[in-house]
Amino acid sequence: MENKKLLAPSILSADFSKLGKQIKIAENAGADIIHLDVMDGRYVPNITFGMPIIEKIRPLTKLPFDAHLMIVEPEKYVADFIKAGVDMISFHMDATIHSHRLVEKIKSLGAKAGVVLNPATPVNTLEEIIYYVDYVLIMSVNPGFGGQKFIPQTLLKVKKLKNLMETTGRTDILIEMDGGINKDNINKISREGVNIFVAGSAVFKGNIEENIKTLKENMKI
Ligand SMILES: O=C(CO)[C@@H](O)[C@H](O)COP(=O)(O)O
Repeated sequence: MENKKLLAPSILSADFSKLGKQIKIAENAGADIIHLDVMDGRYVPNITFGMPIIEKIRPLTKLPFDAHLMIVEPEKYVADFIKAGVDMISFHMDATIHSHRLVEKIKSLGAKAGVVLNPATPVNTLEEIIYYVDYVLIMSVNPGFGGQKFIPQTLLKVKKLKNLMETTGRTDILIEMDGGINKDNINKISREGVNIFVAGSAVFKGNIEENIKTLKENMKI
């Protein structure tokens, strides 16, 4: 999966008064996935949006929707998110009691399942769940807010995750990274082996088309 490189703009930094229009611009400019940061004010100290918004934007683009659930008890809501049109769902293992059951539930409902590592969560917490997930999201900032600075130490986890993928025979898993990714650091991150690059501010602040063009050019290795 080393060669798969996908850009996933996070709409957290979009102008919500023009959300549909900005998603369309991102799609036409070459975005590969739309990243949805769902926050509940409990798992993280911020609240964003949920199913009603996702349902409204679903018909506006053909791009896959990737929901990063920063919510407690995600198991209560995954079916509704999938019904709203989400194709990929990631959750934090410390936000639920039965991670394996939840991964299986997401997959049985037809979506891809991912788990998320916060900056302080070690890769070895994935040792058992790795056999079941489709992707792993490595947070390169603490979850909750857009526009934060990339934490360079989080990049060391990519190598550790790749080792774990090798030893468990799960080299098909996609590695996603999220937080503080911009045109200046995306190439370095790409070289480490990241497949999906989430970018909010670096896409939606300024000219969306130009930003996407530059990020996609720079993520090539
Ligand atoms: O999940 C999160 C924040 O919790 C991220 O998706 C950020 O929203 C990415 O934004 P930038 O750091 O790219 O501005």
